[in-house]
Amino acid sequence: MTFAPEPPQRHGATAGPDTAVLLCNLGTPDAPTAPALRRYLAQFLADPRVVEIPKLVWALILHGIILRVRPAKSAAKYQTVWTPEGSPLKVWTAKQAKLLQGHLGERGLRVRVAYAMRYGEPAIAATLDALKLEGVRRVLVLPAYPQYSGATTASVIDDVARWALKTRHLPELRFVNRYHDDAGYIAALAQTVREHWQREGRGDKLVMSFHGMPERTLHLGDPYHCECLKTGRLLAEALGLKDGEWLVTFQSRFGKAKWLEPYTEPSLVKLAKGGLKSVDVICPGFAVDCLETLEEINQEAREAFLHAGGQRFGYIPCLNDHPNGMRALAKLAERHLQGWPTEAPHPDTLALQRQRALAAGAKE
Ligand SMILES: C=CC1=C(C)c2cc3[nH]c(cc4nc(cc5[nH]c(cc1n2)c(C)c5CCC(=O)O)C(CCC(=O)O)=C4C)c(C)c3C=C
Ligand SMILES: [Fe+2]
Ligand SMILES: [Fe+2]
Repeated sequence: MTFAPEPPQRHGATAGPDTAVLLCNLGTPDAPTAPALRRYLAQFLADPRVVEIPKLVWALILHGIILRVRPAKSAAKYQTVWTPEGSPLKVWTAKQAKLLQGHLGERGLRVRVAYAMRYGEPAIAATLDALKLEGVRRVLVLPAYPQYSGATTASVIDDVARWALKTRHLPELRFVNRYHDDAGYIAALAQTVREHWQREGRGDKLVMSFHGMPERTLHLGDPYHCECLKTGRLLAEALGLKDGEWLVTFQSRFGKAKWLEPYTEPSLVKLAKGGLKSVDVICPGFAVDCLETLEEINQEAREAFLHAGGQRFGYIPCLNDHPNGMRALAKLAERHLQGWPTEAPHPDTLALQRQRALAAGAKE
């Protein structure tokens, strides 16, 4: 292993914070087009944390079939949710990072908040390099996944570790592994449900749809399934729901293997065929709205439920920029930052640092 020469780290040349929070989400294509989808899916689906089948077999299937067919189909779906600012996942994640910065500042924490994507841009490695150049010495990595899974949380940690392998002067690093049972997160979810009920009325059942995973990952020890069930139970408790008034389901099945059950869309169809007229659906595992919630749930699943005899489908948005959700995220980050020097320095200290930096040749 060789280390590339690194530019010297700045020491007090700027008054910028030397502790950072790096909010990491999954990533999304640059554009809702087949070529952009091919680039995105090629990187995403080549991650052995995401598809756990022998490398050679998977490479043949991925390049021989999937990357020939899926990009155009997925691009058409992305086009239905794309905004003038870009992909919802990226737009919301950028907004969350900005708001988190403000909330942490209000709590008296002097930290820099940045965001990065596991697949696509801004990449985790490039963002960590940029933070180092800004003088950051400590990084709290906050994967935007409430429930831990190998495919998501661990994959973010892999990416940070790959960057660390090539980096000479490492910052101190910490990771948030999960927040599926965090009291603030559960309370914020419950608040969005109550607000939805006030706005649009209350359905006969609350379906909580989480992203799926191959069932074998549960048997191999991945805690994801248990953490989704726990989030579901805590949310139902917070809302005072009785058994039968709520249901946890899993969406976004990929391929032919058995994934975690019950599957979301077939469950909604079964409920409608069984006489349920009105349903509310929330996706508590998604930190922000994205293709999987806006298209797969609010378009496809809605249509399937109504087609099967349902009469009202209420979609409850993800936490996105909800003030309660942002406060919960800030409190979570604050807890994980404990023990690191994050207090705002006294203005005299900043002035002194600036004088010293100027004396040492730094530019204004
Ligand atoms: C192939 C297997 C997949 C696994 C395992 C998987 C796990 C997983 N994914 C999320 C969150 C998101 N996934 C999103 C999109 C998406 N997911 C897969 C496949 C797997 N996901 C694909 C192929 C795609 C791309 C879209 C498509 O072609 O269908 C997204 C949305 C991204 C966006 O741009 O909006 C999110 C978010 C979790 C939480 C998870 C395991 C717990
Ligand atoms: Fe996914
Ligand atoms: Fe999907």
